[in-house]
Amino acid sequence: MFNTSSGSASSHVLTAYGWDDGWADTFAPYAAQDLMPGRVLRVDRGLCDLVTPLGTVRADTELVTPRDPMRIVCTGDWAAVDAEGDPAYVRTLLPRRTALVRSTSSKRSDGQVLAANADYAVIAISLAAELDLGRVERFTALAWESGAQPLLVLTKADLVPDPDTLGHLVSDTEMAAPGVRVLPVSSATGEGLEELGALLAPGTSVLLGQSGAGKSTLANALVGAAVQDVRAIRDSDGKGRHTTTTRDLLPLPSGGVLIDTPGLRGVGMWDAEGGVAQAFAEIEELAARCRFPDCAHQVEPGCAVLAAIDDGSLPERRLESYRKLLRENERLAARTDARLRAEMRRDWKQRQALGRHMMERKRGPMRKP
Ligand SMILES: Nc1nc2c(ncn2[C@@H]2O[C@H](COP(=O)(O)OP(=O)(O)OP(=O)(O)O)[C@@H](O)[C@H]2O)c(=O)[nH]1
Ligand SMILES: [Zn+2]
Repeated sequence: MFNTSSGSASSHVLTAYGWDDGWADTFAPYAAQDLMPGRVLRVDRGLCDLVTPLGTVRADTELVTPRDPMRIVCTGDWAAVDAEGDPAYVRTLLPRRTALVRSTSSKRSDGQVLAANADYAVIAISLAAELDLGRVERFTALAWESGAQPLLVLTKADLVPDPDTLGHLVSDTEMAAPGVRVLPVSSATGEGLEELGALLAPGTSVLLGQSGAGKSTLANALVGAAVQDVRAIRDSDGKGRHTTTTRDLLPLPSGGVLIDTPGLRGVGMWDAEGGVAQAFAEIEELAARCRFPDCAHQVEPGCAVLAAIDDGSLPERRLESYRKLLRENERLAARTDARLRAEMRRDWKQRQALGRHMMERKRGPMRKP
């Protein structure tokens, strides 16, 4: 039996993979059933690899395969594993603290979970091209929606050698993402990497951003030699040759783990109303002070949003961007089954509450000013 309740989580071999007292508590009933805790490293058709106290275990996911795509096993999930049999079986998934979801491109408006239980959503925005604040906002909304704390990294900072220019790019990005830390980094020169590593320890981070933003290069730089090792092992046992897209979960040398997702080309919103509200927190705060509760911030007298635009404290671009993302979200929501949406909203609220609780237990620098 796997005695996870004796001793603190810090002595547990899964600690390097994000195991903590909270997971130990949630897992306790399963430990009593002789099941083993494990974290999903990657998912294959009907199978997944999990890291467990016995090392990496390949397990069948048949027993936990639901009809709802939102509940399919994904990288970062914590599970109770029955490792006695051959094959091993995933018996239960522990409730997710956070879930990064995107809409699939299929006509049926299904969500797809890209990563579970990330504490930080690291958004890579490349400085190689002109800064696209709309993209910053879209990714930030998606990140907030997941329940994870967003963190914006401006990649390829070596391409902007002038400190003043870089400073302006950072402050423009900060304006587009209130409450989010913005950090310029360069995988080429190593700038910002140590600071980023320190910010991400000891939690779980998921890396997202446009194709070509420099995510893989950044992941390699953060993980260092460890990534090469993992890849080499997978190739030698033949497991590296999956044709399906899988996400990897890798421990960072500075502490914490990193989930690397494949490029998110044209990120679709997925019922991200809450995320949009958080991404535009200053507009929501202003709107609460409009004279009319149903103010559309168009022509209404006593509109605090329009007043802020007039006095220059709110860029008009922000309001347009906010409206655009809300409209997009509404269109998507209209295509989505009402029952599923209600369920997701409930899940989301629970995750938000949990996420807040987790963040409060963390140290200062990631907090909102
Ligand atoms: N100058 C410079 N180029 C970089 C840096 N990081 C990455 N690049 C280059 O940017 C290109 C894209 O980098 P990737 O790491 O493959 O980007 P990605 O986000 O993983 O792309 P996808 O895998 O398509 O999602 C490559 O040609 C890299 O060499 C950097 O810090 N500085
Ligand atoms: Zn108004």
